[in-house]
Amino acid sequence: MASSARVDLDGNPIKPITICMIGAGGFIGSHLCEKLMSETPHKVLALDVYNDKIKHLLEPENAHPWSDRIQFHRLNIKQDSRLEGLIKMADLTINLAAICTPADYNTRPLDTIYSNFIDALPVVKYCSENNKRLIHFSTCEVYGKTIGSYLPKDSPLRQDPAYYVLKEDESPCIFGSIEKQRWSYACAKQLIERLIYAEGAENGLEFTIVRPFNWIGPRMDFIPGIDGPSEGVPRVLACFSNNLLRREPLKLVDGGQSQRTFVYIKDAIEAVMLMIENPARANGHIFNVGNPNNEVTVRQLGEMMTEVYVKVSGEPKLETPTIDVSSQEFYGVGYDDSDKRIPDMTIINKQLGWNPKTSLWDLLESTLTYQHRTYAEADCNMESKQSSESSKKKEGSENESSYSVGAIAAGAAAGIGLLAWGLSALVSSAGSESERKKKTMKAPGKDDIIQREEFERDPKGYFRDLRKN
Ligand SMILES: NC(=O)c1ccc[n+]([C@@H]2O[C@H](COP(=O)([O-])OP(=O)(O)OC[C@H]3O[C@@H](n4cnc5c(N)ncnc54)[C@H](O)[C@@H]3O)[C@@H](O)[C@H]2O)c1
Ligand SMILES: O=c1ccn([C@@H]2O[C@H](COP(=O)(O)OP(=O)(O)O[C@H]3OC[C@](O)(CO)[C@H]3O)[C@@H](O)[C@H]2O)c(=O)[nH]1
Repeated sequence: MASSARVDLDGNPIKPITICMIGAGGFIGSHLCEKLMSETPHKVLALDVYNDKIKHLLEPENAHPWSDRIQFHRLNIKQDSRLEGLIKMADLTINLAAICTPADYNTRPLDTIYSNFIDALPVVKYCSENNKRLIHFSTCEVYGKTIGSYLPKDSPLRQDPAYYVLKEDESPCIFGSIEKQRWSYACAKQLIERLIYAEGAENGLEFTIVRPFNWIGPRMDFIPGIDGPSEGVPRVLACFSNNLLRREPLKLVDGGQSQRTFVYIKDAIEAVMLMIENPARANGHIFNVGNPNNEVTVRQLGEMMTEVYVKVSGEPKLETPTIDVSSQEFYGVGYDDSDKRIPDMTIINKQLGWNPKTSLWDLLESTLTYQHRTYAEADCNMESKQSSESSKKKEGSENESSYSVGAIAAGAAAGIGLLAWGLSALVSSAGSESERKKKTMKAPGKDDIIQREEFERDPKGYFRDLRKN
């Protein structure tokens, strides 16, 4: 639905542009591509190592009206001479490429630092040298821990927002010691932010830096053993979804006391669209993008996801819905955590007039409906167990329509994933309690160990290569 009458926030007509999107095949990239294709006339050069999550936008047999506006280039920005040419062909580059799952920060710190700093260097350089605008994805993790977390536990100052609200132009970046390798990611992101800022100051690079605060929604990460490696540890939304789908207790790391604010991916994508289409208001700025009204402890998140999942799946709650695990046991040595993340919204409000809309309950309902349908269906595909009753229930869901195309693609991928991994661990919504109990993970065999070694060399790549074959 590309309209020629579209105007920016200042009432000027928006000219169609070409965007070089690096990391377009990931969670945020897939939603951004979807939005750009369905609602704007812009062109996208989509760069990634993988394209599973945007396949539904690329397949010519779907004869989309946007087929000539999106082009996928399979490349690794670490080593590809095509990168500069593609940046030159575009008006704007958006860099999303990164290793950004906390389980990797302390276990693969070198890959994490290279991915988030070294690999981003040529992107910044080519944009600067060719006078191309850059929107770079950083993270809320650059703030690290709050000042308040260093106060005595009973200090009344801990309740004062000045000690915990995170402001782009004022808050310090507070990381743990070097042996707490968790901070390898935040530190690399901070340094690339400083480099981009300096390119702006010294060489006139037109840039915008985005600091996402826990954006969540459909297609985030993977379900271990289904469309990702069994030993992989995704971000919390996918970890808890996995537990719910398997009818296992949710694991609360160090008691689930850390606090997060979660924003719905669709709300957050609106903010990115405003940045893309209002360069005069976005250039030179760093933007927090989050929802300060959706704050919960991780324990509360787990409890809410459990309630929502009961509603969307029709399955009863477990007797023991959560269990506590230590961070050392869950993530290994060197893990540390951000205590609390509330974004200050002054700058994004003033520059772009953006506000998040969706409540945590609503976004979880829509996301878990997607997870349940996508992955329960994957299980049914393999075991041919889908009951007509559960099909009817799925067809009736209002939330599904907006994700129908992506869900079908993801569902198919999940089905292939199940076959590839030889696991039947997921609980079908159609299965009886006794059937559920039978469907447990098999113990790792020789093949699993070889798979694990390959996975450890390149966790995301391993599974996805397997799917390609
Ligand atoms: N999702 C969030 O809430 C969140 C929060 C903070 C920061 N971020 C940042 O936003 C960006 C996107 O995050 P996401 O959640 O979509 O992650 P994601 O892992 O789903 O997407 C990243 C994509 O980049 C690709 N990629 C990685 N290295 C590459 C390389 N060398 N060459 C080509 N492609 C490569 C991956 O294949 C993947 O598809 C990241 O920079 C991340 O640090 C996201
Ligand atoms: O099974 C689990 C998994 C995680 N936790 C705890 O949940 C908190 C949030 O974890 P997660 O979503 O994995 O990641 P973070 O919020 O810590 O970090 C991300 O924030 C932004 C980004 O930059 C990119 O998305 C990334 O670094 C945390 O406290 C875990 O310990 C759990 O209890 N159980």
